[in-house]
Amino acid sequence: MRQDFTSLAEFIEILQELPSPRVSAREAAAARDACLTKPPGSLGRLEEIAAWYCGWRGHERARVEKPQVIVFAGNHGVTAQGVSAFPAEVTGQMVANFEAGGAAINQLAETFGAGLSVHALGLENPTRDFTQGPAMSESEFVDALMKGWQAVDSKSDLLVVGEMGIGNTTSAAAISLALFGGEAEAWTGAGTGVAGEALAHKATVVARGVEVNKSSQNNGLEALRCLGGREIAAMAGAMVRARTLRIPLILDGFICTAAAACLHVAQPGALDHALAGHVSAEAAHPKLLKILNKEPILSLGMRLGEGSGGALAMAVVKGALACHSGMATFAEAGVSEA
Ligand SMILES: Cc1cc2ncn([C@H]3O[C@H](COP(=O)(O)O)[C@@H](O)[C@H]3O)c2cc1C
Ligand SMILES: O=C(O)c1cccnc1
Repeated sequence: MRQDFTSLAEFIEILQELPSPRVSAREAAAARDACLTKPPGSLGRLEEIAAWYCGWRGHERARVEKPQVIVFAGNHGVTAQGVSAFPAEVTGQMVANFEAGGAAINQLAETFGAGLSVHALGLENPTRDFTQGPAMSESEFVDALMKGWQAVDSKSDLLVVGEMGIGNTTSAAAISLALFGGEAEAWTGAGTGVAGEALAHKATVVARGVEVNKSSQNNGLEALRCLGGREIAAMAGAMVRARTLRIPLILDGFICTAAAACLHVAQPGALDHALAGHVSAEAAHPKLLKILNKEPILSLGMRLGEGSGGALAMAVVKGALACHSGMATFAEAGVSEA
């Protein structure tokens, strides 16, 4: 299996050779669960999450000890079309806020003991407005994938990738339309708070982007290149790197899931190492999760991004593994079985 890539062709090769979980570790974890001091099934989905995690880590009694959150930021040429409630300079301003520790994701990463790194990807050089042509050239696209790939700490044992990029719910909607069809309106949501006529206009921009970039239709990596942004491509690069390292991944909201959807279309099963952290309030997120066959862990009406919903779900996964690996068995505790 390749451990690095320098071209799109090599990235595709990696996608075609993704590792699988260790079935023996997953089965041993399920067998251990059956001996723990609780009524069978009483930890609900935590039991399933623990066995899944143990399978990916290759250890029947794994724990989450070094979670990582990575936030990627990028600017979008499509903001020229007036698709966000906020101006494009907010992307860079929020990067400064992340660096100063003042954003929501700073608080959540700290609360749940995750390392946080922030990668601003050429903010002074926005992607091309995708209603005029592809957002990125192939070399820009490969560069962004690589930035994501390189940002993953090989020593981490749980990953959340998040994003900051004014205009990126328009990108995520266009990617979804290109990959899964239907009406642009059904994939287009409020983002930072677009409503009424502005929302209808946003949907026409989404439709035009897909019309102009015909090669993106039903093509995961072309959709990511033509309609994505640097931060969306970097999230995808990080997701694939995590898979090659057998690091379980938690998806965040609509934009993060759109990045995942590109990989899913490019290589079915590419997201087997991922759980959906939450379902966001962005209108089309539930539909995208259904297509990926991912049941969200949390549903809190959040619509922030930054990896925030994923970071909250980290606490659930950590809790699942703390119970699984820390609990006594009936025999150890001298508790009578049913
Ligand atoms: C202050 C602020 C902080 C944010 N943190 C995440 N987003 C979120 O909103 C943006 C997407 O929405 P749209 O497509 O409508 O521009 C992304 O940057 C996303 O991460 C933010 C947005 C704002 C304004
Ligand atoms: O679903 C998300 O992550 C989201 C929704 C709106 C704005 N930013 C992010």
